[in-house]
This record gives sequence, structure tokens and C-alpha cells, in this order.
Amino acid sequence: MQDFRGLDLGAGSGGSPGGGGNRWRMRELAQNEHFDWAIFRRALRAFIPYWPYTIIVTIVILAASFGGVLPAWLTQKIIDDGIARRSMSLIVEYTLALILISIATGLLGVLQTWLSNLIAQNVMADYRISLFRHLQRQTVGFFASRQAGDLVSRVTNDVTAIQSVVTTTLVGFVSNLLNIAATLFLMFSMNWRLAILAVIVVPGFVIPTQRVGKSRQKLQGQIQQWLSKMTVQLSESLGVSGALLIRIFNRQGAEEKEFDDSNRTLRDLQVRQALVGRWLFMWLNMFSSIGPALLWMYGGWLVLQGEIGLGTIVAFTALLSRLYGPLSQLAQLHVSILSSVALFRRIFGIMDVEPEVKDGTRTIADNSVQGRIRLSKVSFSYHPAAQDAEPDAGRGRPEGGDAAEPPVARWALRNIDLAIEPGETVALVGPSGAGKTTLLNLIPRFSDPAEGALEVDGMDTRTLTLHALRAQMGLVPQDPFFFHDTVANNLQLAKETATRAEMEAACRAAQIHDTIAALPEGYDTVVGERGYRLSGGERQRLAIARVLLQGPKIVLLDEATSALDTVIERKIQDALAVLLEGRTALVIAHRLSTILKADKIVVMEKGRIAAIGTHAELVESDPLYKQLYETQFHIEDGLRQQG
Ligand SMILES: Nc1ncnc2c1ncn2[C@@H]1O[C@H](COP(=O)(O)OP(=O)(O)OP(=O)(O)O)[C@@H](O)[C@H]1O
Repeated sequence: MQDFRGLDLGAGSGGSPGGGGNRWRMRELAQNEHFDWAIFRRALRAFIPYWPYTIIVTIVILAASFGGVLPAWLTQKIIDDGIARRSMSLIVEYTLALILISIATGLLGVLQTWLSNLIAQNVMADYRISLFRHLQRQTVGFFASRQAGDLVSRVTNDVTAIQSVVTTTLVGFVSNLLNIAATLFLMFSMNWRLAILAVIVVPGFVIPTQRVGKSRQKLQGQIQQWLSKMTVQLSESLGVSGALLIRIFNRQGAEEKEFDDSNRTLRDLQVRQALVGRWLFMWLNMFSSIGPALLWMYGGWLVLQGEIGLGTIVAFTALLSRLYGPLSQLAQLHVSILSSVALFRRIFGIMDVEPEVKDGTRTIADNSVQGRIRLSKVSFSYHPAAQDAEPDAGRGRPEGGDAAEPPVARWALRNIDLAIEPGETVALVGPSGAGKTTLLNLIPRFSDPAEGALEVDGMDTRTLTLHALRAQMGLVPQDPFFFHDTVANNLQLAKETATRAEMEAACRAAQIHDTIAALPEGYDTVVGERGYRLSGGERQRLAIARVLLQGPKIVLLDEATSALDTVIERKIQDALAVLLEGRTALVIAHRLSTILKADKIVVMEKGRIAAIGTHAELVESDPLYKQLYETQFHIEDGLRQQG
């Protein structure tokens, strides 16, 4: 039986997404791929720093390939020189050589595995860090428009699959090629006529292997699609929300039927896939017997003619497996090469996204500005390619034309002029979708405006380094995020050197110290994603404490909308009073008390500033503000009064 280990023919080899996941994934990637030299060349560049290892690996493979054919040659010598001439000393000599060579090729194999893994792991580590670095430079908008799972998968799974690019594709290519070269060299030097006979059988191996490889690959793609369909159905229907929806709408029967259909299709595909491999096995078995049979017949005749010794035929049959195995593997190599190209295409797809916000060069000390903010003729768009339409054009459908796709609004902000003096509190109000959050996000340069400019203390924000700019301001988002870490470590994000006393002082000012002190491990309690759950009001006060610890001159605040009981509301108001005191503040305000305390209120509508004034002025002069006051702030305030 020949060496077909590289052929991946096992019935269940690719059917399960569990074991051998990498190979399964590589095949999927190769599905719709075409060879792209530019990507391949670019991918190879990552190996340049490791060229000394690459050269050593190639030498090792070369030595191992020649070492691999020597046993066949020694066998010939044992039979034709040792046994035929009845020389025991020659037999012992050649046998010892045989043993030494197998030890040496074994050691070379270990060296080759070690070096190729060293190269692969180094290249992987390089890619991981450069991808992570690149992602750190991206804007928040970049993450908003992509699935976190997909990005994680590129940094982890795709990069991990580089391992097989090195060990299967590159090393496989070189070693198979050298094995074939070494084998052919020995065959032709022993007997060219027998060598030609051995090569004649080759197409019988290579052609079906390629064809079967292709159809298995196609089936594998289909299996994978059905598996992922099943996984989606399972995760949706077995999750709490999905389970609830299915029961409410009495969909159990339909769900079962859908699952049954996928299940049956999958079963049929897997059976077909297993059979494709079996037919090939039968064919290969047949050919692996035909090769030696022809050799024995023709070789036997040559022996009878006295042209060659018996040892040559024995050596040739041993060499056949070293020829057919690598040839079949080379015939399949295009799958690995295409998957590698697909893999690098995905990795480069991320690397090639230029960060939307370019870093400036000017540095200033942390918290060193006075806090003057100016926006001049600022316009911003999430859809730069959309038609020039009014900002609200996307929301209303054209009259009577409900089938038409609504046009996307080009401008989320249009011609915003706004000046905020140091120490001033400005409340942003307006209906949902007016552009308040968009405006707030422009100040720390989470995005840049398409037109106009923003200044802090007279400096264009684009000239400052992002680090210097962001070190001047603190942000309290509507739903603050905390890492899965202790309260203390989450607070120290704002100031690495903060002492416990400083943290406690900030938390006291933010009205959250008592709550933290009462946690199981106080400031060392783990909060965040899966840690101790803080309530919405607690999270906001902890976020306020974090900004207080940072002590910036500029505060950006997106006030929580949720109604809270009076005690908590009081605490938040007190925390806010400390936060806003003596700082420039831009607040997306949802609470009347905050609005009333503001130095000026900016009313936004459809991406523009509709009015600016105090509460008293605006209630009189601005119908939109009056409406907001009556429908939102006023009622909410009334509820609180009742509470
Ligand atoms: N990441 C985004 N991609 C595309 N469009 C966006 C994005 N974020 C916001 N928008 C759109 O920009 C407009 C302004 O949104 P923005 O979030 O600034 O409004 P808002 O006044 O803060 O609303 P709310 O009070 O409901 O939070 C909306 O039409 C919104 O759909």
C-alpha cells in the first residue's frame, strides 16, 4: 500500500466542525478563491525576517529527502552485492548503514518540525500584534459597522491558520518536490527503463486525486453551509428570547420541520462525501498494485536477461511509494495554496483599512487647557456617498410610494456653529436622531467632520495628537462600560497612579463610595461584563467618579434617560454638580434639573442648531423646545416630583 496519508480521505475527516477545525476552515476558505500573486507575495514578505531559519529548513528537508531514498538503494545493495555474492560482511555493513540513516532522517524530521513551527509561530505572533495595533488606531465608527465576532475571528482563527500555511503548504510543497526529485534521481540512475515504467502509472494517481479533491471540497462547502444553518437555528431557538418567540407564535412544529430538513440534507451530503473518498481509495489501491506488478513483470524479464539484479526490482517497488504519495499530495496542494491566499486576503482586508482619524503632531500637557471649545461650520456625514439631501430625508417615506427605498440622509450634522466658554455648561436637547451624540463624538475626535473645524483653546483639534486631545477631557456615556476587573482597576483607567485615598475621595464626591464599600470586597470587587452587576444609576456614578479622578477641564456627558427614584436621582444630581463645577461641559441633557442649571441650551433638530438660549427664553420663543419641555422634561420632572 502506498503512502496516501496526506490525502485527507477519511469518511469523517471534514464532517465535524470539532476536530481538525483548522483544516475544515481552510477548505471553506478555498471555496471561491482564485490565485492572487500580489497577495501571495505580500504574505511571503512576513517570512523575510526569518530567512535564516527558512534556509536551514530547506537544507534539512533536502537532506531528509535524500536520506529517505537511501534505504531503497541500500536494500538493492544488500540483495545484489551482499546476498548474491554471499558476503556477510557486506550485509552487515549495509544493514548498519540502513539503521544509521533511519536514525539520522528521524532526527532531521524533529529538526524540521521544530524549525517550521518556530517560523510559523513567529509569523503568527507578528501578525497578531500588527493586527491588534492597527485595530487600536481605528475609530469607534469602524467597530460600530463590524461584528466584533468577525474581528476577533480574524485576529485569532485566521492568524492561527497561518500555522498550516507554513507546515502544510510551504513545507509540504518543498518536501514533496524534493522527495520526488530525489526518488526520480535514484530511479533513473539505477535503471532508466524501469524508471520510465514507474512514471507511466503516475497520471493514474494524480488525475483522480485532483478530481476527487475538487468534488470533496465542493461537498464540504455545502456541508459547512448546512451545519452553520443548523447552528444558527439551534442557537436562536434554544436561546431564551428565541424560545419565547417560538412559543408565543406556536412555531414549534415548523421549527422541528426545518430542523428535520437540515438534518436529513446534512446526512445525505455526509454519506455522499464519504463515498467519494471510498471510490478513490479503491482506484488508488488498484493502481498501487498495478505499478509494482508491471515492475515485477518487466523487471523480472530484465533479471532473466542478466541486465539487472533482483535487488533493483525490490528497491524500485520500495521507491514507488516515495514517488506516488508526494505526487498525489502535490496534486492536491492547490487547495492549501488557495486557502492560504483566502486567509491572507481576510487578514489584509483589515490591515488595509486606513484609520479614518489621522493623528496630529502637537503635544500639550494633560489637563492643561482652559476649556474653550469652538465649532465652526461643522458638517458631518455617516454616508459620504449619499445624495445631498436634508438630514431627515431618510426617515420619511415619499408620499404614496411605500415600495421605494427611502433615500439615506447625507448630513447627520450641517453647518454647526457653536462657542463654549471655559467653565460653561451647555445642554444639548432635541428629538431622537437630531445629531446630539454625533456632535458630542466630534469633540474627542471619535470621528472627524467632513467640513468645518473644531477648536479647543484656539487650537484646531486635528493638529493635536489624539492622546493630548483626549487627555483634556472626560466622558460619561449613557451606559458606561467597565472591564471585567476590580472597581479600583476600572477607576485607575482614568489615572494610573491614583491612590486608594484619591479613589475614595472621587467616589465620595460622586456619591458612590458607600455602595462600593458595601460590596463583598469593596474596591477589590470584580465588576463589569461577568462580574458584580452594578445598577444603571451606580454605573453612571462610578463613571462620574472615574472622570473626577482624571480631573479634566472639559466634560462630555450623555445623561441617562431612565427614570430613577428620588433618592438615587438626588445622588446623581449631587454627583453631577461636583462634576460640572468649574469645568467646560457639553451635556446631552434628559433631565429638567440639568437643563435648568445649564448656562445655555442648544436645541438641535435634523442635524442643525434650531435655537440657542436659556430655558426661560426658549420656552417663550422656540416651539420645538416648548414641545420637548412639555412632552419630555416637564412630564418626567412631574413624575419625579410625585415620586
Ligand atoms: N454609526 C452610524 N452610522 C450611520 N448612521 C448613524 C450612526 N449613528 C447615528 N446615525 C444617524 O445619524 C443621525 C443622528 O444620530 P445621533 O445618534 O447623533 O442622534 P441623537 O440626537 O443623539 O439621538 P438619540 O437622542 O436618540 O440618541 C440619526 O439619523 C442616526 O440614525
